[in-house]
Amino acid sequence: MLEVKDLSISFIQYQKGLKKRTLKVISNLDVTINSGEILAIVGSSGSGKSLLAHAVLGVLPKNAVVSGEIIYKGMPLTPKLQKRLRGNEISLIPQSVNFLDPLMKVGAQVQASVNTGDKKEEQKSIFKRYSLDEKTGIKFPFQLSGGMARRVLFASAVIGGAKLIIADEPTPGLHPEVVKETLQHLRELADQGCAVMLITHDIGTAINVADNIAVFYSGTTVEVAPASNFSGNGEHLKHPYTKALWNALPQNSFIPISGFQPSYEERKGCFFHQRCSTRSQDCLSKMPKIREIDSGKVRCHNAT
Ligand SMILES: Nc1ncnc2c1ncn2[C@@H]1O[C@H](COP(=O)(O)OP(=O)(O)OP(=O)(O)O)[C@@H](O)[C@H]1O
Ligand code: NI
Repeated sequence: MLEVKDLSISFIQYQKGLKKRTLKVISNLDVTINSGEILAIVGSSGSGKSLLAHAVLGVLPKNAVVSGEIIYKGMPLTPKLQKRLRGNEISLIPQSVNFLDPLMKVGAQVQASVNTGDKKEEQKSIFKRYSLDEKTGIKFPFQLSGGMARRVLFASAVIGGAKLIIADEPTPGLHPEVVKETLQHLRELADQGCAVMLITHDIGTAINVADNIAVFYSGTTVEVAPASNFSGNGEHLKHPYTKALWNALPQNSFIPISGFQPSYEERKGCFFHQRCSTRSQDCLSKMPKIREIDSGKVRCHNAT
């Protein structure tokens, strides 16, 4: 359904005296999502997760320069196609319920996303699917509980016939019950044939619901692996950063990884080399290519 190949994104910034500088924030990023599949994207703050989502949706700021390929159902996802598909076939489930219009009743908001058929009937049926009773439609967003508001966001995102769903941190600060329900709804959508991109900080969440997990570091993909590889002592994981993330979880060794993601100036060779305990000479100067090993892909010179 979606294939992102060798994606790079830079921002052109103007400094004092008309001097320009180019900041490369995403480098050689690769991800693939099939229909029926949830791909979780995990990585620390600033690793490029949201920018990937914005690139797919076609909502990057004007000063962004993009290279590489984004392919949707075998076709290049051009700005024209993005505009046509955004909000119907390609849909965003936003992080915040602030995306709802505070001054409009939620039933009317959801109806506004209906493309075919009777808007009111379609809205009623989707509300039923998400266990929202009829009276919810005539409420304003501020009158809804957190869980109800999230269900309205789902209803709104899928009512236009979404095939590719991007959920950017859909469970921030939510009650555990609501988190569970939100993830179940994503799973249902995938089981019905959608391709789902789930962006999250929370690797524990990702493992429970996703089929595959892509790990981002400093604007690039370091590993893509089936969720089942995240188990035991992490012996099936290939990249030292992925292993470190796994070991940092409270249920594992709970050992945090020291250091920070490199600044733009420090990014060279393998972007992880500064923090890597298994680095070799190549890692200091050459960015590793992403390679297939066993059931996944890894960007590391020394992974076996
Ligand atoms: N308009 C912009 N101009 C310059 N740099 C930007 C711009 N937008 C994002 N960036 C940079 O790109 C990098 C990736 O940002 P992005 O929002 O994708 O991170 P993220 O992984 O989603 O982080 P978080 O988990 O905090 O949401 C960051 O370093 C950010 O500062
Ligand atoms: Ni983000």
